[in-house]
Amino acid sequence: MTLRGLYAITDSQLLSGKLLAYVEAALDGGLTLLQYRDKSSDDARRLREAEALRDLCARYNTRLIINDDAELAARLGVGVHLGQTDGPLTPARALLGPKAIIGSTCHSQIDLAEQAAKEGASYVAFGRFFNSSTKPGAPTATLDVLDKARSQLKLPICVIGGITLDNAAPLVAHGADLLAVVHGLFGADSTREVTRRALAFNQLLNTES
Ligand SMILES: Cc1ncc(COP(=O)(O)OP(=O)(O)O)c(N)n1
Ligand SMILES: Cc1nc(C(=O)O)sc1CCOP(=O)(O)O
Ligand SMILES: [Mg+2]
Repeated sequence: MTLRGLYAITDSQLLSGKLLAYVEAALDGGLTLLQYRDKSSDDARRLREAEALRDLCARYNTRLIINDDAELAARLGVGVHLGQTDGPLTPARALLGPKAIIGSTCHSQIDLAEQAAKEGASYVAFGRFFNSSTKPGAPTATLDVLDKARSQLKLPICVIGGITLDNAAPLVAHGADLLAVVHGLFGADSTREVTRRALAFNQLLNTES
C-alpha cells in the first residue's frame, strides 16, 4: 500500500462547532488520511462524530484513522493510531485485520520504529519537529532521525508536530511520506482557507519528492 500525502488530524477544541465543515474543506483540497483525535471521555460524542467522519471520508475515498482507540476503530471498520502508552500493536492488528492502517508513534527513536514494523504497523510517526500549540510537551525530533529512518526503514514515514506550509519542505526533502498536521491546516479562519492550505501542502509534497 502506498501511503504518501497530507494526513489531517482533528482537534476537538479547534474544530468545535465546525468539525464536518472544516474536514470537508480539507478533503476538497486532498487528504491521504484523516485522523479523528478527541482526547475527551465523551464516548457517545466520539462514536457519533467518528461515524460521521467515516461516511464523509468514504465519499472522498480517504481512509479514516481513530486515535488511541482500537475498539472504536474495529467497530467502525477503520484504522487506528497508537502511541507508546495506547496498547500493543500485535493485538490491534489481530483485531483490525491485515488491510487496516495502523500507525505507531515513535518520537525520535528508530528502535521503536523497527519494533513497530515487526509488530505490524503500516506507518511509523516521528515528531515533534517544531513547536506545537496542540501538543506542546511532545518529545522533540530532528531531521537526523528522518535521514536514519529513510535509510533503515521500509515503512512509510509520517512526521508530526508544528508543521505548517512555511516549514514543511525540509521534512519532505528528508524523506517524509506523510505530513500529519492539526493547526497548520485547521487553524484557519474559513473553510476556503483550509482548502487552500490542503492544496498547497499537496503541491509541496509533489514538488519536493
Ligand atoms: C500521526 C500521529 N503521530 C503521532 C501521534 C501522537 O500519538 P500519541 O503519542 O499517542 O499522543 P496522542 O495523540 O494520543 O495525544 C498521533 N496522534 N498521530
Ligand atoms: C498529536 C501530536 N503528536 C505529536 C508527537 O510529536 O507525537 S505532536 C502532535 C500535535 C500535532 O498538532 P500540530 O500540527 O497542531 O502541532
Ligand atoms: Mg495516543
